[in-house]
Amino acid sequence: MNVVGTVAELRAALPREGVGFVPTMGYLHRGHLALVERARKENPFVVVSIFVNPLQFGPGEDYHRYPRDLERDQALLEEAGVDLLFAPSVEEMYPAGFATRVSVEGPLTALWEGEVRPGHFQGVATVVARLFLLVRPERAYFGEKDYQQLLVIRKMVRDMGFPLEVVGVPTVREEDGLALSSRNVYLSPETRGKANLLYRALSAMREVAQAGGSVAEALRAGEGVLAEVPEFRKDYLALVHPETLLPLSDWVPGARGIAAGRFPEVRLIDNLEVYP
Ligand SMILES: Nc1ncnc2c1ncn2[C@@H]1O[C@H](COP(=O)(O)OP(=O)(O)OP(=O)(O)O)[C@@H](O)[C@H]1O
Ligand SMILES: CC(C)(CO)[C@@H](O)C(=O)[O-]
Ligand code: BAL
Repeated sequence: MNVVGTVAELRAALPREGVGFVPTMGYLHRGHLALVERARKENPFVVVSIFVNPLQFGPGEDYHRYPRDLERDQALLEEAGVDLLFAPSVEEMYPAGFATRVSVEGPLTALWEGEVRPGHFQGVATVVARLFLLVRPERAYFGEKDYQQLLVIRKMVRDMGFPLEVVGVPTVREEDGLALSSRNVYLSPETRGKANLLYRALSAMREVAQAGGSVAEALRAGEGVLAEVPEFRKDYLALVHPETLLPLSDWVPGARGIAAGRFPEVRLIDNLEVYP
């Protein structure tokens, strides 16, 4: 595996075509490796980026303490058969004077994560647009775990005509249902025992849907699960349209449950298809 940190080195190392791309913020786990595996199956050349993007963190968020371990990540990617790792510095991605922002407007970015983390999706769209132009992939891989992010990237690609396909990959979970996330390392052993409550709430909503219950009944079931853990502070729990993310009053095919909130030491998000 070739490892590069500058734009010039990246350009020199890229083939003309056939690139599958997996953008990450590092501290890799089996979720990231599922994206890599899928990319390997579908592309002759796989590029992974590791960049903790300051633009997508708000002032009170965890940019400085975000977990980092490049050496371990490098070994995992090598083993996974990745061809090229791009791990730039902040100065390389955003040289002095960098002033451009890419912004997807409307409810897709204003709601949910966008409301809780103002400016977050502008930071994501800006870095992903820049990475797409640098890496020029034919396919780019994103996890369904960050479902709203996946939709925002799809929208940006469609609106701007980026010549690539966005591929969504199902969420990889721990045995008890907790979605894998780099931030799970912040969980204390005590909180880890309760951290699957988002998955349990989403699953309860799915059970109600499958049993023929209404949207309101499903939401009540989900809320009931969240209420079992008083130290969890909910940001949102909702049943939404799978493409617009607008709240539903009646079921539609692919209806999605989305949920996020905080334990004292970490913020968690999750989502699940609730209605087939
Ligand atoms: N459990 C998972 N299953 C599938 N894809 C995942 C999973 N976790 C993360 N991804 C995807 O990996 C890519 C890189 O994500 P990132 O590096 O932010 O990891 P993360 O584990 O989501 O970290 P964070 O703690 O920031 O949520 C994103 O497309 C993300 O959706
Ligand atoms: C897509 C991404 C790598 C952009 O920084 C990040 O938001 C992430 O890891 O999901
Ligand atoms: N995995 C999404 C990136 C973020 O939380 O900033």
